[in-house]
Amino acid sequence: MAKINFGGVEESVITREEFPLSKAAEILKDETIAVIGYGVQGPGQAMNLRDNGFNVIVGQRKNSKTWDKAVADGWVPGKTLFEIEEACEKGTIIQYLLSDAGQIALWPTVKKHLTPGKALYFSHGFGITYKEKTGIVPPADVDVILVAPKGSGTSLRRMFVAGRGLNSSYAVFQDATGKAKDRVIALGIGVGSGYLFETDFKREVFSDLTGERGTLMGAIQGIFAAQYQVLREHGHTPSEAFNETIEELTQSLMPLVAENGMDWMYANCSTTAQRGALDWWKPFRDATLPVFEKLYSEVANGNEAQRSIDCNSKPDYREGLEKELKELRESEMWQAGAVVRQLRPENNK
Ligand SMILES: NC(=O)c1ccc[n+]([C@@H]2O[C@H](COP(=O)([O-])OP(=O)(O)OC[C@H]3O[C@@H](n4cnc5c(N)ncnc54)[C@H](O)[C@@H]3O)[C@@H](O)[C@H]2O)c1
Ligand SMILES: CC(C)(O)[C@@H](O)C(=O)O
Ligand SMILES: [Mg+2]
Ligand SMILES: [Mg+2]
Repeated sequence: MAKINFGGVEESVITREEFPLSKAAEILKDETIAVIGYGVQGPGQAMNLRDNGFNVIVGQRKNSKTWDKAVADGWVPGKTLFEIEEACEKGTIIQYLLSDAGQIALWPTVKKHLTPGKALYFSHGFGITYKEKTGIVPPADVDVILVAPKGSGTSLRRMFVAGRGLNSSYAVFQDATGKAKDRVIALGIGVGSGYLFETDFKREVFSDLTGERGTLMGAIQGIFAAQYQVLREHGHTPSEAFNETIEELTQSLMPLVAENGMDWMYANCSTTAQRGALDWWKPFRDATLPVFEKLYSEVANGNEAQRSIDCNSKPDYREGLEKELKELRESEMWQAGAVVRQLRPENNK
């Protein structure tokens, strides 16, 4: 395990150099990895494991769109694709990749097949950390482990195919066999992680829920909407407002941040822009800090988990989500965005 200094704090990290795929293959050579659920993470992790040469099967509800998607992705009914219960029975490692609410509903089925020595794998600390709400309490004689890719399952797959790797965190909650750590790291490498950093189930779920509600998804849409509104109210056109709020960020500036950090992106803008950005980032930080504090406390006290369970356990939760996504899609800002995307020369041949 490499010790790496992150801005003055030393952390343990597993790299592909010290833990190559051949080592992962040796550790998992006698295992059957059952990936349960074929939504977003399921396909990414299952296909990466398969392409890396592991023995993988998929468990998914028959007569569902995602069953058909699994077939289209090359999983063969009766050979590598099964009903959820049958896959749980066959798997020695059960990768529990149903939605977090779906995991509650299917828990009695999965638990039945957690015989001694098996491993139960999550990609989120949710089910275990909020066990009073989820009822997910694994038997003592199985390993309970986590690999949480830090990004969408879609990116996990795309980056793997492109020869890159998304970073993941990993954790061991319960080591019943003495092999849990080897198993979890081997699986983390197997699903295509670029490198793995250590966490525990609680820290994973608290940081993940905060991140996706905050800068990764919730806060960013909020700040986009606020700036777009101000520009529009002051007479700017939709194309100008969209370009100045989002298109320039995703197409020009964020790739520079990803490549070499914020100061480097700033350094590649005008001194006028640098002066303004250096003056204004602190007021934005100060304005949003109380919202982030409130968000973290709602995550830590379990309210966010409860809300997610309540909403996503409804039989018509998909329809409700689709309605809210449609509202976003049909807002003037994102309608302008659709037109701007079409005008990118690469989309407009
Ligand atoms: N989406 C991501 O990219 C991502 C990233 C990191 C971690 N995670 C975690 O990975 C896990 C899986 O997330 P996801 O986004 O891939 O899930 P998802 O919402 O796409 O759902 C996965 C599957 O669960 C099935 N499902 C839902 N409820 C069910 C029920 N009651 N019975 C049977 N099947 C049911 C769906 O049909 C789908 O095939 C979660 O713990 C999530 O927090 C997801
Ligand atoms: C992709 C994310 C946002 O990182 C993940 O946490 C999720 O829940 O989908
Ligand atoms: Mg998440
Ligand atoms: Mg996440």
